[in-house]
Amino acid sequence: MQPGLTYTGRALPEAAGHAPCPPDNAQTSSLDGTAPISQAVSVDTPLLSVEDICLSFGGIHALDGVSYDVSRGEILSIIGPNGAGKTSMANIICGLYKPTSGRIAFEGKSRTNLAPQSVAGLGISRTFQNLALFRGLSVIENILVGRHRHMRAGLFGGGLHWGFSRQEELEHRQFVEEIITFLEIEDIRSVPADTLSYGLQKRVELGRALAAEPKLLMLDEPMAGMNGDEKLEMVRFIADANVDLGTTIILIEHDMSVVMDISDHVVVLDHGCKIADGTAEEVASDDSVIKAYMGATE
Ligand SMILES: Nc1ncnc2c1ncn2[C@@H]1O[C@H](COP(=O)(O)OP(=O)(O)OP(=O)(O)O)[C@@H](O)[C@H]1O
Repeated sequence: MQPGLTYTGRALPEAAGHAPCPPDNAQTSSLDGTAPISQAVSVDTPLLSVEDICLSFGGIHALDGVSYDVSRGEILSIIGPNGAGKTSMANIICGLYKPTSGRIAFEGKSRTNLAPQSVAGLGISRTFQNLALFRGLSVIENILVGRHRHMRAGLFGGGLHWGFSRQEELEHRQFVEEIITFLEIEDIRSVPADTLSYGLQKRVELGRALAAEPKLLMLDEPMAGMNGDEKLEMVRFIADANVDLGTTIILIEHDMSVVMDISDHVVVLDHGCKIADGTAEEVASDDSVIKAYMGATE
């Protein structure tokens, strides 16, 4: 970890009216402008390609021409000071926001402007910054909700226990039990999720996202608000999900020691622009990254 990169959480000024982003010279893929996404399909096709994405809210440029690729099997961290555009990027990938311009491709096919349920159907899951569990439902039931894209009859067609066959229900419950074992939460499987500690609730959220068997898992600040031990455990489960389950992961995270530890690839945003794209070591020594973080602590 670079001492100069320690993040203090102080907000930067609004992105409105910031200078245009400099040209993106960090592109390594077919998205360097020489080939459109639709012609880029091959065995080396990235799992996700983000090309020249812009997003404006009135006069605020939340994202300004951001491009990067996510390779299969990697952990990509998206970092940047407050207001850099990280959550906006996650919201675009999962279909909650529509980009003002630019393209998204998943597995080589153009997927810009899909609705969130269609994005989930492709195999993209996410967790949110704030806890988003179903109050009153047990740990098992909350994780079972994550199976909905695999349920033939739909989860809420008639309630959690209706609408799909006994055999299908057994298969889903068995899969959920495997997730519960993987996350070491066997002892609390029947406990109402909202009565658990914050760290355990975040782990259940991870379980619900993993229950979807995602090809791409987006984790938006999964360690925010956790104590040191909870963070260590969460890092271990994220790394295991990547290695043992083969899940490609996009991690949005402020804790630079975690980012340095766990990431194969780091994209740095600042004021809606991509300012660096490379390995953790490369971005940590990048002058523009150091300047952006120094600016955030001044
Ligand atoms: N729904 C919205 N309406 C208006 N402005 C928005 C909206 N969502 C984001 N913004 C603005 O877009 C910019 C980027 O915000 P975003 O939340 O994506 O940044 P971030 O990097 O995730 O920040 P943080 O680390 O604080 O979560 C900010 O200036 C923010 O105020």
